[in-house]
Amino acid sequence: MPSRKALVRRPGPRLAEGLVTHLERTPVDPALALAQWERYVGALRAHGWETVEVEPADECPDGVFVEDTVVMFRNVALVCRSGAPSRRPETAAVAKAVDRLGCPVGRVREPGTLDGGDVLKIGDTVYVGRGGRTNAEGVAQLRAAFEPLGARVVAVPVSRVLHLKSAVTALPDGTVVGYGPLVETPSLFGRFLPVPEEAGAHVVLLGGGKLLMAASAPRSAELFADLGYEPVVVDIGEFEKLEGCVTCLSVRLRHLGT
Ligand SMILES: NC(=O)NCCC[C@H](N)C(=O)O
Repeated sequence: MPSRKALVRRPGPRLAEGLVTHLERTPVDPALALAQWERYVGALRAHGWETVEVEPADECPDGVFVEDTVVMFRNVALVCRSGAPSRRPETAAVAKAVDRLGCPVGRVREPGTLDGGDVLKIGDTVYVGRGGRTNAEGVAQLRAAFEPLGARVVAVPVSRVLHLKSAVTALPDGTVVGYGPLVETPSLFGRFLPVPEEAGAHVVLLGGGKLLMAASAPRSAELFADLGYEPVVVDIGEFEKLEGCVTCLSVRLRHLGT
């Protein structure tokens, strides 16, 4: 029976100072961000996910984007080393959390850099974005960590967006979804479905055909509903101002105890 736990991390007091790379900075409302985060966590719980809060990293503005700190393959954790130095102190408590959950833990080592947002898993295929946050050495270390476990690692050039998963994610049937103008190499993916909005490229699979999505992508939600899926919509507008999306606010752990 797959486990249904998800790591999350509460937004810290310096959230508004979070990094922005491909967007112009606009002011973030911390109280609204906290309320949005609570509703996001509530949506995970309402759909059967037990959320595990990682200890806060209050000195790190981007700590809430917990997805970037660790990559799971089956029950094995690879703790990341971000291409953004300000994000590196986020990982210590995450490593502790996955260790406490019984996962074998590896680490990306210098000079490698890897952000979890650059890693998209579809079955045993692990796509990894080589871009601003993940370098060639990080890709090589990801291969070394997961290929012996049966992963097929496919590297994807990323330059138009922050992370691979800012451009593409996948539906439960493995179809890759992305906003055309931001996807450099759709031919690398087996099946590619273009969506009408940038945020429509971001889905978190909640199980049973349910897709957690941002409220900023209503036409993509309609498209997915028309394909027989059930969008579960949350407003994450304050996190979108910092280039965050629904995927980056949690790490789902589906293979604990295996
Ligand atoms: N996986 C993600 O989509 N992470 C978003 C990270 C946003 C944060 N402001 C950053 O630039 O690192």
